[in-house]
Amino acid sequence: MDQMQTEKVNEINQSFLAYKRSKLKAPPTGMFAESHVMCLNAIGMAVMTHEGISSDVVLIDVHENKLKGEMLDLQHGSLFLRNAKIDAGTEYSRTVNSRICIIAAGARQREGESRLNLVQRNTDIFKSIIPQLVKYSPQTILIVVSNPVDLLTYVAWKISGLPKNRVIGSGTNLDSSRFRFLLSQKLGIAPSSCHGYIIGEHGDSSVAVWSGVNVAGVRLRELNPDAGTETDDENWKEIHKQVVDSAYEVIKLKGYTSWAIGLSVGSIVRSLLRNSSDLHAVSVNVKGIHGIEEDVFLSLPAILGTNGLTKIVRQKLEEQEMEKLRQSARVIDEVQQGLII
Ligand SMILES: NC(=O)c1ccc[n+]([C@@H]2O[C@H](COP(=O)([O-])OP(=O)(O)OC[C@H]3O[C@@H](n4cnc5c(N)ncnc54)[C@H](O)[C@@H]3O)[C@@H](O)[C@H]2O)c1
Ligand SMILES: C[C@H](O)C(=O)O
Repeated sequence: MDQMQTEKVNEINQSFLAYKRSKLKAPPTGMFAESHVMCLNAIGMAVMTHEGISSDVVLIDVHENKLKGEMLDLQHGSLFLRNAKIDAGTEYSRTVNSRICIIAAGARQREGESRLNLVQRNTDIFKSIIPQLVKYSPQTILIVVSNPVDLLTYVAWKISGLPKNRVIGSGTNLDSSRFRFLLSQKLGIAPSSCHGYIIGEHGDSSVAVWSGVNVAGVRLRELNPDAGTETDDENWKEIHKQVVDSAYEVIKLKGYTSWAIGLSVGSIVRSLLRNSSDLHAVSVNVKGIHGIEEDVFLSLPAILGTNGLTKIVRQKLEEQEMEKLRQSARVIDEVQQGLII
């Protein structure tokens, strides 16, 4: 590698965006200094659309001009972000004492490419990023967004040495939102009133928990016992297929996804900072749950608060839902075993 290439790699490895010293209505923690971190990109900008999500933000990336442009663009809107303080730079030292580090750095899928294809490339990027983040913010909570998110959450956990409750993947919080939107379209009821979860892998082997889909406690399966199955003449299972295909479709149309994931991560950050005990389907260590034997991260409904993951909710799953989950765990574990961390 020549000098220029080495400089470029070093430059890229500095690519981060940090939310710093958040003074959002979070309860005093005593443990955390108040800040967040994330990579600068479309996802980061979408997270910032949550009004008032943080009052003190630092953006870090390798591309100084782009970084400055994004910083100015955000600063010009700070009036609408409850006067958030927005800073930007290329050095990790700016992320010092971050309460939350959101990592969305790395390669993204090209059209038709699976998330799993990105794994070693993004693992290598994580090797340079995670130690820096933990060095400056040993008490931080890491939120992993980069894909494949379940595998990279495991990688972040391994590299960081942080406890399991402080390493969370954005997981199927997004898939569940897509699911509820699509249910709402079919039922003519607002997404917030259509309840249902996508669990497991954020990606091709995700599991739709049809047994739990309900509106106001009325389960879809009470109305249609076949809902979500192969024999269902109302074809509800098509909705799960659309969830799985969502990212491929958006990437084909606009090249990447950003708004829904940004909003989804924003909702996770808000729950952590507000210590709200809200439930999110996020990627957590699932060894020992639902008969999963592998040391892998997959999404299950989890309660989030100031210290990160508080509790995983064990849903009453049907045997075939659990089997699909265990199959996901095996697929993830197989790829994980081949990783050079
Ligand atoms: N989990 C999800 O639901 C979800 C949704 C959308 C995107 N993603 C993933 O997020 C990641 C980013 O996607 P994007 O569309 O925002 O991409 P992007 O290209 O817009 O942003 C990636 C950023 O990573 C930075 N980067 C690249 N190499 C780096 C390195 N070696 N060190 C530090 N930073 C580096 C770049 O400077 C860039 O700012 C991808 O892996 C993508 O698949 C995940
Ligand atoms: C690509 C990304 O994982 C998404 O589902 O939007």
